[in-house]
Amino acid sequence: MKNPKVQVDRVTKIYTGNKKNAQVLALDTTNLTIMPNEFITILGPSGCGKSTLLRIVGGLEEQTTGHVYLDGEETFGPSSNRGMVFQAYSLFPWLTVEENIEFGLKTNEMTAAQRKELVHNYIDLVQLKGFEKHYPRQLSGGMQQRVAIARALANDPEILLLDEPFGALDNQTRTLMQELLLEIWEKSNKTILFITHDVEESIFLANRVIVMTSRPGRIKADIPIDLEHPRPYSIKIDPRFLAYKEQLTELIREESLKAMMEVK
Ligand SMILES: Nc1ncnc2c1ncn2[C@@H]1O[C@H](COP(=O)(O)OP(=O)(O)OP(=O)(O)O)[C@@H](O)[C@H]1O
Repeated sequence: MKNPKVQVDRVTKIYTGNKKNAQVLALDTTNLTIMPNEFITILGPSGCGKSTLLRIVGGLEEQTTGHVYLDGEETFGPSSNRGMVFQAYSLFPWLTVEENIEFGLKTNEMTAAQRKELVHNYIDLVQLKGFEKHYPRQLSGGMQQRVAIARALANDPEILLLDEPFGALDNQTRTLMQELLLEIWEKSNKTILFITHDVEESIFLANRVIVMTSRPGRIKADIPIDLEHPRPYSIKIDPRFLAYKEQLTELIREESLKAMMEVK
């Protein structure tokens, strides 16, 4: 039996607002165990605390109570063993594609030649050969996110944390990016935690979909996705895929309705 890669243990988060005594319970008691090489997607309505949970696992946000363990060790703050990719393109605009990917490697004990080889392997992996010397402004949104994924992977993190990384892309590009990420995961066997509010995306990518309740976020359902790999895009019309879609759409609809009633 393998040991968990990540354990989220009774984590809660309360934000303190600007107004005196204003507090927001963003995340209610949450437990989550992620095994090595899992691809987990977190699905939930807007504002349910998905990003909060991911940022706590990434060490960018401090939980109010509870603990996060990586390979059995409690984590405090960010570190290169957790790679992150966000929805907003977060590349350094003054660096080229290869410089962006190389950036985090500078402190590693590697020769310049080893760094160059590594960077070029990741450029190949995300299919950006020929764009090494381009600056972010010369790239489409999808290409920029591929650089961000390569940059996160180049540090060889223990877990890759992605916060709606394809949310700003058009549908066609988004579909292609999903296929590319799945292909990378199938090859690299990384552990991935991926946030989305798109039901189809959550099923296509995951081996487990975690559904969150509307605020305060809690885990409402944990659904294993029993679909084979390699997983072709045509699986999206497979009856088994459609059955998952129906089940998850229903679960998420209940939560979105609750969230809407609360806003009224
Ligand atoms: N820094 C903060 N200060 C105060 N409240 C916050 C802060 N960050 C988030 N919140 C609140 O906590 C709740 C959860 O936010 P979070 O961004 O985690 O949700 P989400 O599920 O990722 O939403 P979305 O899908 O819209 O990005 C929201 O009500 C949000 O307004």
